[in-house]
Amino acid sequence: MRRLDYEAAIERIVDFIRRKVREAGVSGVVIGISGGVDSATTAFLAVRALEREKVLGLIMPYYDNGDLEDARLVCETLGIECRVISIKPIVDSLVSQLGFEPDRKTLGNIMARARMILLYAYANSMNRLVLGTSNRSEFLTGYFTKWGDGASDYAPLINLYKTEVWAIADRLGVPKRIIEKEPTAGLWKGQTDEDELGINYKLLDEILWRLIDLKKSPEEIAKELEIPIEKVEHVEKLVKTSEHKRRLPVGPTFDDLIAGP
Ligand SMILES: Nc1ncnc2c1ncn2[C@@H]1O[C@H](COP(=O)(O)OP(=O)(O)OC[C@H]2O[C@@H]([n+]3cccc(C(=O)O)c3)[C@H](O)[C@@H]2O)[C@@H](O)[C@H]1O
Ligand SMILES: Nc1ncnc2c1ncn2[C@@H]1O[C@H](COP(=O)(O)OP(=O)(O)OP(=O)(O)O)[C@@H](O)[C@H]1O
Ligand SMILES: [Mg+2]
Repeated sequence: MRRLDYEAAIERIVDFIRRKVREAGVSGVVIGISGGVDSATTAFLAVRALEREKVLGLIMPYYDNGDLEDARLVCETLGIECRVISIKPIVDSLVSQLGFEPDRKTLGNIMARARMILLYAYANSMNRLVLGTSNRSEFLTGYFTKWGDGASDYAPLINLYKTEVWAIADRLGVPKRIIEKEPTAGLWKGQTDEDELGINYKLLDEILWRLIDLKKSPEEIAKELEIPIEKVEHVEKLVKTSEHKRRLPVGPTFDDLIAGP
């Protein structure tokens, strides 16, 4: 894996958050706190960059499980203000009006988008920015809900692979319990990132780094990592099919149809 200077990376992200808040002329940031490592790390970085009064955590459970406790632990460790808003009545009410029974992925995406609506309601009314929590592994594989958890004003971790987020979390003092938790989107019971992605993060990151950053061929990567080429092709497919999630919507252009003023 690439060798990153973690301390320097932390400083760069902290400077970035501080500068973006200053440039936007806002009074702080809002972050969705799930109890997972990505949102915890983002919150720890935000507190380093700003005064803790300028960081608001929104805990937005759908299910009643242990994640709520972990999310509270993040807020308490940092001493930031946290609000708990259940998205269950919001999501259930929305679903009751759909006119069909959504499958679990569709339902999960509704949850992610409901959280986005709440984060922006707070950002609007408090004159704050929404900090996203996406990392490079999720971003490149499209492992996020388009316009849901993928939507934010700035995403401090977007250029760090998941394995690098873990390393940084440890240096920042994120509670061990949260770092050691199995990554999950928490959209349905028993869901885990690695099951759904079909590969573990350590290998995924090794492949992505070679494929995207070093622009190596799948054959070269399979040989170097001593893995079946199908594994690399699987990752390559995830990247290709999610291209639409990494850009704003596009439409046809008309430059060649313009005869003159
Ligand atoms: N080629 C294309 N060009 C332009 N747009 C295209 C398209 N193909 C699909 N689309 C659009 O994209 C939609 C599908 O994208 P989307 O709605 O995002 O849905 P989708 O990618 O199917 O599902 C989201 C995935 O992200 C995972 N997730 C979600 C939230 C959080 C986390 C986490 O890590 O915490 C993970 C979730 O478990 C699931 O596997 C389609 O319904 C269509 O509207
Ligand atoms: N219950 C929740 N309350 C508030 N925000 C949430 C909740 N669930 C998800 N989110 C938001 O969606 C983001 C995406 O979830 P994701 O699972 O990728 O990150 P994570 O939970 O922080 O870390 P991990 O991937 O290790 O579980 C979270 O970081 C958080 O900002
Ligand atoms: Mg999670």
